[in-house]
Amino acid sequence: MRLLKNLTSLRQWRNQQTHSVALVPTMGNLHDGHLALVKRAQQHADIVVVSIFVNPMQFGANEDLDNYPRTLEQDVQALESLGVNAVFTPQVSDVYPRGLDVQTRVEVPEVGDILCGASRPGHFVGVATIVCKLFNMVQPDVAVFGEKDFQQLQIIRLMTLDLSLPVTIIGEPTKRESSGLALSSRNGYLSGQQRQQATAIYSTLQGISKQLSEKPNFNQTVKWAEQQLHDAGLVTDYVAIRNAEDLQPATIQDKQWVALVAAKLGNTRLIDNLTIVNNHA
Ligand SMILES: Nc1ncnc2c1ncn2[C@@H]1O[C@H](COP(=O)(O)OP(=O)(O)OP(=O)(O)O)[C@@H](O)[C@H]1O
Ligand SMILES: CC(C)(CO)[C@@H](O)C(=O)[O-]
Ligand code: BAL
Repeated sequence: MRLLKNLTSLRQWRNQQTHSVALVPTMGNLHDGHLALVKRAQQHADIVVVSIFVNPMQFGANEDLDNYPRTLEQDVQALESLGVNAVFTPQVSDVYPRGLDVQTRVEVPEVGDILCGASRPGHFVGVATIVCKLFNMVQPDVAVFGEKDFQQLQIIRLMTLDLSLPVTIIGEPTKRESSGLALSSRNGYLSGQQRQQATAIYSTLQGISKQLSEKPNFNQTVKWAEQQLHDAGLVTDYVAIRNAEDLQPATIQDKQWVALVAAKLGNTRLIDNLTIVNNHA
């Protein structure tokens, strides 16, 4: 496995590749969710590159950029044993040579401004910009992202379409603990008790799915879900039921809905979602 620590070495390596290339962008601290993305990438291309970069542009001023878990040595070992071909670990100065303030930005309007985009202003501009740059740096044929970050995946699909980027985007289903809790690097911030409380997120999503398949009343179900999360000791950022295709408010005509939750336990903000087929349409 090649360790590519800067853009120059990445470009040299990339120029030598003659087979299809898949990219799995990550911020490191890898868990089985990330490894599932790698395995999916291996099914779609001959060569797999994983990028590990904690992107300062997508963190708000009061967020966890400094504390974000960095476990490069273990990450590299895990990727090596999966047979990954290359790991790209650029420095901030390599990615943003002119500094963040004057960096050219990529913005996906509307879908980038709602839900997590409303709670984390500027977040999706940071995500779209770094993903666009990673595509230009790595020049992959295919890139794999997790459905756990459902809104992020939609935004990346739209950016790729709008900018005519020659990359096929693949979404991988969310990997969960046996408790239902979605795997996330930020779960490492949770105490034992908080980890138990956090299981309310998935059980609430399942409850939403059950209610909607019986009798779709979006407002009533959202209120019920907010109460469930509150009772478990979580502070809800949002609970939303949306059209799974465009993330607009759900209607009874939609083919598929997605229920999305963002909630805090102490300082830790967790997100999760569940898609629900509309059996009433
Ligand atoms: N449980 C999961 N199942 C499938 N994919 C996942 C899971 N968690 C993260 N991913 C995907 O892995 C990629 C890299 O995500 P990232 O490195 O931010 O990990 P994370 O665990 O989501 O961390 P965070 O705590 O920042 O949310 C993204 O495409 C993300 O959607
Ligand atoms: C896609 C990504 C690697 C861009 O920094 C990040 O947002 C993430 O880890 O989901
Ligand atoms: N997985 C999403 C990256 C972030 O929260 O910044």
